[in-house]
Amino acid sequence: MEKQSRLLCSELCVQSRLYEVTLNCAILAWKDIQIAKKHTGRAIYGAVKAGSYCVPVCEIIAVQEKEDDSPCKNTGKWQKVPQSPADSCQHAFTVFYVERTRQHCWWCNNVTFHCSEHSLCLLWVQTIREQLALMTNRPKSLLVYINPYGGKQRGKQIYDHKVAPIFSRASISTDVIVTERANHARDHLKTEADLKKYDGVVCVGGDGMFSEIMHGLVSRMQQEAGVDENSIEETLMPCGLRIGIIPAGSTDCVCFATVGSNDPVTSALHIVVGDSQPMDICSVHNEDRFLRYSVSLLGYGFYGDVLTDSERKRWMGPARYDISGVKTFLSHRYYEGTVSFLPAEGNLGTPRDKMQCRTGCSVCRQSSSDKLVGKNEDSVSDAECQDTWTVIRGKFLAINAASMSCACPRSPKGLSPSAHLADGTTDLILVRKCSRLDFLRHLLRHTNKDDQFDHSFVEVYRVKQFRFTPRYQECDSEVDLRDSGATGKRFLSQICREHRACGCMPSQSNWNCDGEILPHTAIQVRVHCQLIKLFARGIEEQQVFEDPYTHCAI
Ligand SMILES: Nc1ncnc2c1ncn2[C@@H]1O[C@H](COP(=O)(O)OP(=O)(O)OP(=O)(O)O)[C@@H](O)[C@H]1O
Ligand SMILES: CCCCCCCCCCCCC/C=C/[C@@H](O)[C@H](CO)NC(C)=O
Ligand SMILES: [Ca+2]
Repeated sequence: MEKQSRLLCSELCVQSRLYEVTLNCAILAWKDIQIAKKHTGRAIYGAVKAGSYCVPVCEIIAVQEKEDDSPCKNTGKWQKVPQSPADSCQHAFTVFYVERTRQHCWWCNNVTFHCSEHSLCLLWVQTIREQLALMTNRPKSLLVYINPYGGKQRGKQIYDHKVAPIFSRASISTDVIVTERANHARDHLKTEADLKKYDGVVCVGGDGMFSEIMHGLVSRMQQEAGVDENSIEETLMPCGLRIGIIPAGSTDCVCFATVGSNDPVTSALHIVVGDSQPMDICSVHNEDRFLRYSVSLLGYGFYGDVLTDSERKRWMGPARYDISGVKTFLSHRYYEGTVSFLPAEGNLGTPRDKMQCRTGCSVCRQSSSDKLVGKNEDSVSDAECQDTWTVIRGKFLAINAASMSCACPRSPKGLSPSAHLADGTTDLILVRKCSRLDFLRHLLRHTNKDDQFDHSFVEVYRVKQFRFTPRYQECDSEVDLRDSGATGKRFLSQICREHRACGCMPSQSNWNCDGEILPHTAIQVRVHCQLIKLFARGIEEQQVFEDPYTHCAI
């Protein structure tokens, strides 16, 4: 790495020890002068060499001059005779910075540097502030929506106690709206909010609340650009404003899969440092009608039934999903229909490779460059060429489309561990009718490290578009029940006879669309590559890079 030129270098005190403190435009580093003279020491966490510490400037949250609390200042009564350099350091400033703890969690640590001269103290504060001001990706003004009823109903408390102090420390101004009803945030964003005032929108809640914010912003963008959302053929307009998610819901899968943890402080810090993670969005249509957008899971059969049942148990909080999960598993219902899809082409990998989407993912980067040259926007008319579509008919326990891994605390690797956040595809997982025991084996693999696709009754495809038609709708199109009178009745009684014979209940499931129930079962889905951006950076790998100058992990 190129050596950066120093902006400042001074001898300052930290906790009564003298350090050589240096600042360049990338790194703030401080080295214990006595230890450095004595030995090199072995590397320990947080200190790259014993007594040497550093922080990338892009991870500094704020710097503040500290009120001097030493007894000798301004009293004029007694003066301690300086015995060590630290004793004469009466002026101080504190640097607040990001520190990584366990499991992708961040927290805000701080270090206070003491100097002998007030002017030196001011110079440090001013120079660090100047460097922070150069980071134009950082938000200055945010619009915050809090769902007070999501998850364990702690959204307001989480925001007030854990997030607001961090925003305030980072001098971010906020307008906060506590929602008063479902869809309050969506409607406000869609029609009223003065979005020019803000650098981003923050959602405090779960996946359902995030979905509201995303719908409000995406629909607002399309309205302003004159794009008809009802047409599946339209190329949608990407959103400029980034969305931050402070997890306060029941599953919080969008947050977990884009940050790596469901920790409100971590999310707040990703917002403060101005991270940006592009993300795909699926549009879901029924005929020529737009239904919804989805970013995480579109699930028919098992996950549709779990959601339908769990909505009646909202009062239970997050536990409702476990109760409904067991109940749905025991009911062991399967559904018939036809799935057709347009497979993804090119270097987009497969759902069974081990190329997990991580910070700076090369697959997503490639999709971003392809998007810029208009390469990955397959026009719907190309896609209409039926030869390229794969058609599968069958009886399914579950049909899941995972546009991201869908990792969450219940399923740490997610429903599709190798799905990408921003590659313009979704992983279509078909679980065919099988025994209860086999289905249980498959479900349990969502919670452990084994390959959940390694079963004869599971197929998985990486796709750009797909459609689903439930069996009865297929029959409807063969025999129009509305105007065929006696023929229609004959057809219905035939279905009933068939199902009496096999003993199963002919039925349809619902689609679970990011935790919301869709009103239609026949749907057409198209992935729109990188339509929105989050204040996130994807899941970080363990840090492996080291700055050869400071030996600082960067
Ligand atoms: N003030 C409100 N009163 C009632 N419902 C609300 C309010 N604000 C938002 N909602 C709705 O509450 C629903 C659930 O919220 P949220 O997603 O925050 O929590 P959750 O469902 O417990 O978590 P998850 O979606 O992660 O499983 C959302 O669909 C949202 O539209
Ligand atoms: C009988 C054993 C059942 C074990 C099932 C474990 C699998 C849990 C996987 C959780 C699904 C994560 C997908 C996320 C979906 C969200 O969009 C949605 C809204 O928050 N959550 C749910 C549960 O539908
Ligand atoms: Ca994707």
